[in-house]
Amino acid sequence: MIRSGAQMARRLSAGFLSRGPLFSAGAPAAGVPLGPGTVRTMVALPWPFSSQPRDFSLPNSSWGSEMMRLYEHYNSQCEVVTEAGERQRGPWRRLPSYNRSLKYATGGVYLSKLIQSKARLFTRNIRAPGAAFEYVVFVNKEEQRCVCVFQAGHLLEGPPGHVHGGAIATMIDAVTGTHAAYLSGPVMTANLNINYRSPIPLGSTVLIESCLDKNEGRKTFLSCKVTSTDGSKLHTEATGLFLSITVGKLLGV
Ligand SMILES: CCCCCCCCCC(=O)SCCNC(=O)CCNC(=O)[C@H](O)C(C)(C)COP(=O)(O)OP(=O)(O)OC[C@H]1O[C@@H](n2cnc3c(N)ncnc32)[C@H](O)[C@@H]1OP(=O)(O)O
Repeated sequence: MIRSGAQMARRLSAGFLSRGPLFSAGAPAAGVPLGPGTVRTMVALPWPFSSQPRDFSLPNSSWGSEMMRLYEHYNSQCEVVTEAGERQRGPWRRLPSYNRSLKYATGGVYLSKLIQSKARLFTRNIRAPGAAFEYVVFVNKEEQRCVCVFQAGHLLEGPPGHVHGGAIATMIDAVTGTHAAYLSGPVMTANLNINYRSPIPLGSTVLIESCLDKNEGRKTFLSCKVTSTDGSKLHTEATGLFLSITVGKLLGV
């Protein structure tokens, strides 16, 4: 059995750094090595009791035509077919998205003893499709760039008919935070600086792009733009500073 929070923190940290469990589109790990030669199964319970996380980054019936078009555009570049007919990984990668990332990162009933069992990722906690944050994030490792296709639902209203500034900030934090974690492992937002340039119509689909500006020791600096899908209108621009942390700090161990 897992004996201490520190042990769990080390495992989580390894998961982050390998970018396996958090960012893998495959099934969550079924076993966690506990020491030489021992593996304890954490989620390999017999059906129907096994936990099947829902990947919120996959299309659902609420996605409009523009959301679908852009999803297909980037998703089609996640895999390319060579002249010889072989399938190869393309320049983009879709990041799966769960409402309890840490739980699914280790597949753990054990982790829920350390983290509140009712906790849910803020942007994924409204289950009604299309009501709030519908989004999918793609990363381009070579270009150190990240793109999010975001459809803003009716529960995100701020000014009448338009998206709330806090919801926009939330999405900027989520996208740049995900990008920083992809590049640098476990991080926390230290600073976000946001300029709102033009309002985003409620229900519309926009692009959120995050680019790496620089890495300096524990600091990852990113910049971010929210634009209309054809790029002609700038809605929001931001910069973010993310600091690498140890997972032990998050868990207080
Ligand atoms: C897979 C799912 C992905 C979901 C993505 C969601 C992403 C969401 C991310 C978040 O929302 S995180 C939640 C919001 N952030 C916080 O609550 C963070 C609160 N602040 C802290 O916990 C600490 O201040 C922090 C970890 C950010 C830094 O504390 P540390 O003790 O690790 O660092 P320290 O204060 O020693 O500073 C280290 C360096 O960073 C600099 N620094 C720290 N905070 C800064 C700041 N705010 N602005 C500029 N520089 C800053 C600091 O000056 C120093 O520079 P030097 O090394 O050059 O001297």
